[in-house]
Amino acid sequence: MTTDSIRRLNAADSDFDAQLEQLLAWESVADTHVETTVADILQQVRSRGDAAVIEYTNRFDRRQLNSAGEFCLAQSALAAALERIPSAEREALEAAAERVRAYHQRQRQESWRYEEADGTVLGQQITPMERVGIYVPGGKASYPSSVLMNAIPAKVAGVDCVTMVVPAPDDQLSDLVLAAAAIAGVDQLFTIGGAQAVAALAYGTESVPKVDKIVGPGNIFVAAAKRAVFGRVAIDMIAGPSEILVICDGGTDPDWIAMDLLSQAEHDQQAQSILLSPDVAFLNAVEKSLDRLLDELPRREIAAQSLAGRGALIQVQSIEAAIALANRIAPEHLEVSVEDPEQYLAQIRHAGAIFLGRHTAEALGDYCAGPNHVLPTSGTARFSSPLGVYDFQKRSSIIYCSPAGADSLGRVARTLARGEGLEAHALSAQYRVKE
Ligand SMILES: NC(=O)c1ccc[n+]([C@@H]2O[C@H](COP(=O)([O-])OP(=O)(O)OC[C@H]3O[C@@H](n4cnc5c(N)ncnc54)[C@H](O)[C@@H]3O)[C@@H](O)[C@H]2O)c1
Ligand SMILES: N[C@H](CO)Cc1c[nH]c[nH+]1
Ligand SMILES: [Zn+2]
Repeated sequence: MTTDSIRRLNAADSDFDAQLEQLLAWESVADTHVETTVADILQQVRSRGDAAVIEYTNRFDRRQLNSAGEFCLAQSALAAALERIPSAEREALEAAAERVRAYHQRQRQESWRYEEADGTVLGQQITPMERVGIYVPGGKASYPSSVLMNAIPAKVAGVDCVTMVVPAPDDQLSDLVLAAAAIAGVDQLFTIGGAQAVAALAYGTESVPKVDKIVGPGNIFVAAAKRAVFGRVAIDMIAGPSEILVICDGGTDPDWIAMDLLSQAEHDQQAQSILLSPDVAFLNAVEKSLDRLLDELPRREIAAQSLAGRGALIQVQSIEAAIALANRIAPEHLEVSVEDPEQYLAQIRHAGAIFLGRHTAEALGDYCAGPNHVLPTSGTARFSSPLGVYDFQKRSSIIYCSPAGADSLGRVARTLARGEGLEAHALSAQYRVKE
């Protein structure tokens, strides 16, 4: 990579809005080729079940499966992987799991009710979902951390059965992924991925039970499949490629910021890394650091393509202007690497996760700080939130009318029902009124 391969922009330029629009565009799930491929896969799995899952898995993940039994893993395989991994890795997974669990336990919503003077009781009952499918990506990299981030909130919510799918390209599946599944308490694990795995979870097959909700990140085929099955099952969100937006006042080590940008760039060619700073000398220094540090990375080709295609170093007037721009972009991850970051927190409206201070590397949140790393991307942080326990809990309204309560409510209801021309409603209410 060379110094001119990351875009340099200035927010004061007259054509900045057009440049920004171009920067934020990406090959989305609405791509027609992806949509038709996925529609075909969904239809085949729906009608032919396991046979179609096997066919697509062999084709896309380069496997030689002959029967569904070969993609169903026994619990003993998870436990064995947990025993096999080095103790340092087991301890790290357990430490991360503990922190993720502790954070998510605070998100549990409780049922509530209140009683009125006439004895009428109103409330909301919280119940966990029964069956949830978690998608753990595995095409270009392996993500034990995503196992924890998806499965632990489901378990904290009290989901009865957590079914995990993860692709095993070329028959390879990391022991860490299996060990993480054991630690998180995954109930069933199938080594399948892509749209065929989403279809299996949504429709059910001979081997894969149908679930109520599918959560978890994945590539465009996974995202398009989730979007297509939404309605038949619930989904968490349509997550796109990973993103980071850093705001820096110029006072942080440029190598730290460069590596924070690279940390998301190494996920995917389509990942997005953006730096906003009012300090031009600092932007220059980060550009130099990027060049030098990139060469140290095993995944430098992916990171270089991501930075060249979707990265940007943007000069802004001030930190306040940077925050206004960040709110327009609504990034998945926002790092506020400035002096006294707390003072800006109230101005931040749209970001999946906000990392405050020079020491708070986004990578710490990816693994073990505690909050979830499954976050809204591509501007959807304007209207959606991190994956959490609330994604696995449902609410039912509770209504109990005492005789006195039914009498007073019945008078209101019969009048409104007659206004709507619904006489059966009016009479149903009327029968409870003591005239
Ligand atoms: N937001 C998060 O929390 C988070 C966490 C980890 C990873 N990610 C993102 O998830 C994504 C993971 O993508 P990935 O590709 O590594 O793994 P993946 O598991 O999402 O996709 C792999 C699957 O894609 C399917 N596929 C590949 N090429 C295909 C084709 N031509 N036609 C049909 N299907 C095809 C295959 O079935 C394969 O099993 C990356 O963008 C990464 O940045 C996000
Ligand atoms: N940054 C990713 C979410 O965008 C999560 C992750 C997993 N492993 C490393 N990073
Ligand atoms: Zn990451």
